[in-house]
Amino acid sequence: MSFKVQPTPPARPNRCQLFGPGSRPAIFEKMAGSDADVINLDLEDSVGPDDKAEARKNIVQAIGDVDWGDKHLSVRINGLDTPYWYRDVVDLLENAGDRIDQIMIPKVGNASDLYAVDALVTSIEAAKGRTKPIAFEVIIETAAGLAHVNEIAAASPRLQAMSLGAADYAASMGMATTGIGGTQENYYMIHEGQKFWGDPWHWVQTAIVAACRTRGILPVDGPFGDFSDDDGYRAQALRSATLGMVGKWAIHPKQVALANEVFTPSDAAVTEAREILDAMEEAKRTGQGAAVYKGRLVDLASIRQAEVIVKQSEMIANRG
Ligand SMILES: CC(C)(COP(=O)(O)OP(=O)(O)OC[C@H]1O[C@@H](n2cnc3c(N)ncnc32)[C@H](O)[C@@H]1OP(=O)(O)O)[C@@H](O)C(=O)NCCC(=O)NCCSC(=O)C[C@H](O)C(=O)O
Ligand SMILES: [Mg+2]
Repeated sequence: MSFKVQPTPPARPNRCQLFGPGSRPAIFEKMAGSDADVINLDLEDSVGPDDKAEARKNIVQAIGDVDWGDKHLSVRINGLDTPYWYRDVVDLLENAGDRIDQIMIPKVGNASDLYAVDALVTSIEAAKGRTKPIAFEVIIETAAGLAHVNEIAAASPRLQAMSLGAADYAASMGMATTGIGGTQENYYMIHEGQKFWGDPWHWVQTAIVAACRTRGILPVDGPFGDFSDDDGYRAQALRSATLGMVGKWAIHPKQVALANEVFTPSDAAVTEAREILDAMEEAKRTGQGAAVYKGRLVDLASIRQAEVIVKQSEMIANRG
């Protein structure tokens, strides 16, 4: 226990982040019309080297031209190990209108990476008189990112969200897989001749959640590559939600509804949470610190658990 109160993350829904390549402007309106809470226009890995300049122009134009409604509008820049990232930031912040909310920084390896981008962003904001501060989201997707996840979470007051990038993470860790998230066929144990699959993403996800919760940042699960596998996506998202993540990426529009379904507390869950709060209210009235709800113990910690669900559902409802 610490005497420091755990900070609350930004009060905005982040159930689904829909990605689309900056080199494919024909889908921007469709992204804007989707049910995703966050839009990630991409300048990084879904855009080939020869298309980077054109993709920047497309995105700058679309930030002003497209009606993004109340979506959190984010642009993923290129990694700091490339010759592209500074130009991404400069072109975006010198030329795009105020509608842009966030820059997503991939392959972050330590706190200095954020310091570098923060310095550039701060300088351009001042030079151009931009009054709306740009938020950051980072992707933990390298061995260094995992090793330094806590210092990264503390590195910039701009940081609002942190995602797991399962594909680059697997590559950086030398994992023997080409799958992007989900069950890994060879990650199993055998008991009495039967296979039991483990979850190779569990450790890094838990590290991300802990770093984020300590600093008041939104922890988000990244891509699930096989967009023909709805059950696989749902299973991965349910595990992420159970661990404390607030949302997941969609790399195809059909994944948006799946993410929203999993990361929106169900009516049954909200009803149960409210009943637990009522049971504890009653317990307090009679001087008890604990109560029995449907045959199980509930206590002061149960209040905090139930409040997570009720607050999440109220925040989503208030968004309209
Ligand atoms: C994956 C795709 C290339 C598929 O595109 P497409 O072949 O056009 O799919 P469909 O024909 O099934 O499309 C059906 C309709 O939906 C529209 N569409 C397609 N994609 C999108 C989208 N992203 N947003 C909105 N609408 C979309 C099509 O135009 C069709 O519309 P209509 O004709 O009117 O019916 C494509 O989905 C795509 O490019 N996805 C995003 C890829 C991406 O951004 N990848 C980067 C993120 S993942 C990553 O980087 C890894 C991570 O960093 C890590 O390390 O883990
Ligand atoms: Mg990646």
